[in-house]
Amino acid sequence: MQQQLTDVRERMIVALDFSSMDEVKKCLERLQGHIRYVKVGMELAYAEGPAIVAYLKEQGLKVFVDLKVHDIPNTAKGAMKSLARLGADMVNVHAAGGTAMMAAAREGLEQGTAAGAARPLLIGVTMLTSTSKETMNHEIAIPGTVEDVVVHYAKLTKQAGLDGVVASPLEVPLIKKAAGDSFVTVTPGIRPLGTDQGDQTRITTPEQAFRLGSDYLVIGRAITGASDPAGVWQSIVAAVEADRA
Ligand SMILES: O=C(O)c1cc(=O)[nH]c(=O)n1[C@@H]1O[C@H](COP(=O)(O)O)[C@@H](O)[C@H]1O
Repeated sequence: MQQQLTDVRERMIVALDFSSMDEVKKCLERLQGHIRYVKVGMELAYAEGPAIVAYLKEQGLKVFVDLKVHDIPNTAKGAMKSLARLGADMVNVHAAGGTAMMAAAREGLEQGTAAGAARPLLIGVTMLTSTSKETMNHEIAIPGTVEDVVVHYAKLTKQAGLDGVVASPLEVPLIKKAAGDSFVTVTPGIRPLGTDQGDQTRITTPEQAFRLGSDYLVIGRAITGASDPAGVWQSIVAAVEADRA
């Protein structure tokens, strides 16, 4: 997907992996005027509850509520109905829950979305970006290559009527080939050059991720853990811009 630079900022989602509103406020102060889209994961959602989403929306930010729902279809449907009421822009489920669960999740999301409001994007998580081929084959007991499994999950996700998947940028070209260019790819595992890989295994730089066709990048610690988060943000935008020039 060909993107304008203005889009780049809208397509970089900062993961607010904090455990309190205070930490979130401090982080947002330092990134004010730069970021447009944030992610609320389990750590923050479990600590602060639904009010955190309302707060972030009041700040004019788009919000990805990342709770990775994975349950029986009826429960997933109910969870999505409740999530839709929070006013999130994007939510997700585990594709490994299967097509019945994913279709039920979509139904719940549609039922919970207020009349006239846009339904949040519903995204299926494929194979976590922290998972290596070795772990997938020998611990989780799924044979084959990570790429094949991710593409399989992407096809299931599309079949169930979802909008896209979470995967590593490394798999984006194969996902787009299998599911089409408009099928949304949300990609964590982003590591600007020189940053610590930590627990992620399938990583790329932000420039590589956009070059591979990622629609949204999810970036956490490289920005939020930096001594100058706004500086890192600006250097990422500049690197992407230079890469496209
Ligand atoms: O669904 C996600 O957002 C997600 C899926 C995945 O496969 N890998 C992954 O890292 N994430 C999330 O993306 C963020 C990545 O954070 P950093 O590794 O700090 O950049 C974290 O909030 C993860 O929960």
